[in-house]
Amino acid sequence: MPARFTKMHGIGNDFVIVDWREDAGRVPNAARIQALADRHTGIGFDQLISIEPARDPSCEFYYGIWNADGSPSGQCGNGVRCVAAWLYRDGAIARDVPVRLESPSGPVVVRVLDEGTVTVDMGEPDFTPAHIPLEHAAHATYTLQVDGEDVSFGAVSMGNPHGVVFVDDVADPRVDRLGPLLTAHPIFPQGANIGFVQRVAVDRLKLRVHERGSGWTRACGTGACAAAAVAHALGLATTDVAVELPGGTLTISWHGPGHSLWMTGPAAFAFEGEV
Ligand SMILES: N[C@@H](CCC[C@H](N)C(=O)O)C(=O)O
Repeated sequence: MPARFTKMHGIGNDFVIVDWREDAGRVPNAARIQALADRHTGIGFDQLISIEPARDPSCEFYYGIWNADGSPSGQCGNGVRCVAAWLYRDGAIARDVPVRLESPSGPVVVRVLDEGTVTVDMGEPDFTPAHIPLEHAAHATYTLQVDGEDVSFGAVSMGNPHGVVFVDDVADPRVDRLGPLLTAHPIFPQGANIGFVQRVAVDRLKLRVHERGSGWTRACGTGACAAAAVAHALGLATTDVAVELPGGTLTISWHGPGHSLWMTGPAAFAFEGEV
């Protein structure tokens, strides 16, 4: 049976979006996802995202997230903006109206600002080690021996696990080496998305993210949220921060503990297809 899909991206973090509103609860086969994600012999994407009826009656729709290696995730910041833009184009949601969507890790609230810009209440960053999960007692930062060197990082859950490492230069080859090692480090029992942050100014961060299940991506929305949250918690960033990723810039706003974190950025359509 052919299946229709929409190819979208959020500042270069690319997705295949499938409409399963009539076909909820499907669990896609990991080998099939890997084949479709292949950039030479498949469609090519960082994540597969489904749009389904909400399980939580307080939400309008549910979205499922799978990485290019077929593993599921609890959250996707760039992906949820694309889901909102897709639903808006479909006529299912209106512009400038807050809409609750259900992710695998719980509800978020999206608001379509215009055709290509979406703002999202991503909820409160969660620094509790057991919730990330991270196998360590709670600290502001953690230090690990990785490949013969001490690496310090902050850790937070944005509905998915993140480690955040501050570096002098995101282009340093050390970053390329450490990304995959930290993603798979046993201190993160479910793996983690690892962001490398260069502090350009108190309100501007440069970021590269090695994503769990997808490798280096042009952008990671939850990674930008995690970087801004850790920087803010350590007193290194202001409430409103521009996070520059290889594919573009996201705006993150967080007033600290007890508050939701907001992410604003683009969502773009690439093409429609059928497999
Ligand atoms: N690209 C995403 C994050 C996707 C999921 C992640 N790789 C994980 O396994 O948690 C984003 O924009 O947040």
